[in-house]
Amino acid sequence: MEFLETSEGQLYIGVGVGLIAVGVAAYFLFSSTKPKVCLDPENFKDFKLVKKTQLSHNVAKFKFALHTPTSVLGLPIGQHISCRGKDSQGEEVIKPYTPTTLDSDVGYFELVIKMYPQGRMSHHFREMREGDYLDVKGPKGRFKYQPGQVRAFGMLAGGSGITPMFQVTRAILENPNDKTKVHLIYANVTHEDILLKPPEEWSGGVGFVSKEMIQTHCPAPAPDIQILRCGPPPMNKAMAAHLEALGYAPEMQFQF
Ligand SMILES: Cc1cc2nc3c(=O)[nH]c(=O)nc-3n(C[C@H](O)[C@H](O)[C@H](O)COP(=O)(O)OP(=O)(O)OC[C@H]3O[C@@H](n4cnc5c(N)ncnc54)[C@H](O)[C@@H]3O)c2cc1C
Repeated sequence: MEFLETSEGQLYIGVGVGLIAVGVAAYFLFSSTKPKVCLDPENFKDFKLVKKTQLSHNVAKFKFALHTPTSVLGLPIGQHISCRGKDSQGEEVIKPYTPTTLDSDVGYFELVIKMYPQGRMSHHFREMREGDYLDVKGPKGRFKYQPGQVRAFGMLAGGSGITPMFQVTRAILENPNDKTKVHLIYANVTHEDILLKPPEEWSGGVGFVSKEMIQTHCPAPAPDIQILRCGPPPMNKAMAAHLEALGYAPEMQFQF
């Protein structure tokens, strides 16, 4: 008590109260400017479908609103989410999907989904209407990305396997300090199957992705490159065999 009554003691208290006030103000300022992350790795969260755009007979873009207009999804680059729905028999189904948006897209995220006639989760997406909610959990995945971690990426994508490549490429191109080179080989059954394609005529190659195509279009084996692959299982298997035969060490490869 004696301490409080001295002028020195009052000064200390004044400084202490001032520091607490600055701390509280900084906390509120920081917490109000830091975007709220929506994903939870342990629990499914539901997100409202605000727009469904049909891109072709079996592909649609789904735009989901985040919990507030200033929230971000909170998905590291190249990782994916688990989506939960019901198949045509009413059974629960959970499948992985990679948003084509990044955390620089505030307030929403988008999925580009190819819907297969007999696909279980495809059924759920086909039936979804604007205003419906989708259960989502994440982030999931082993891929880690830091700008400049490699000199160049070679990307081997098939069908809907383009979505993680699209996300990584977008992150690189939108960062002016990121000089990573990207080489993409994207395989589809028909021209109509190409997801996220620019609206122009096809002038690319035809046939299965061969060793020669990889040699021509991808960076040669080196410790500072990485070849990413994502496609249907038979394509992934064929690409793994090609890469091994061309001398790409396991640490130069990643499969989403
Ligand atoms: C990391 C990751 C990210 C993914 N991101 C996306 C995405 O952004 N958009 C998207 O549309 N899909 C994506 N997929 C694929 C997705 O998870 C499902 O496999 C796909 O939607 C089919 O699920 P389904 O339950 O409808 O079909 P299923 O009931 O599993 O299968 C139905 C039929 O389709 C065939 N089939 C299943 N998957 C494929 C395929 N990939 N290619 C060719 N044939 C197939 C099966 O052989 C079967 O005949 C991703 C997969 C992974 C592993």
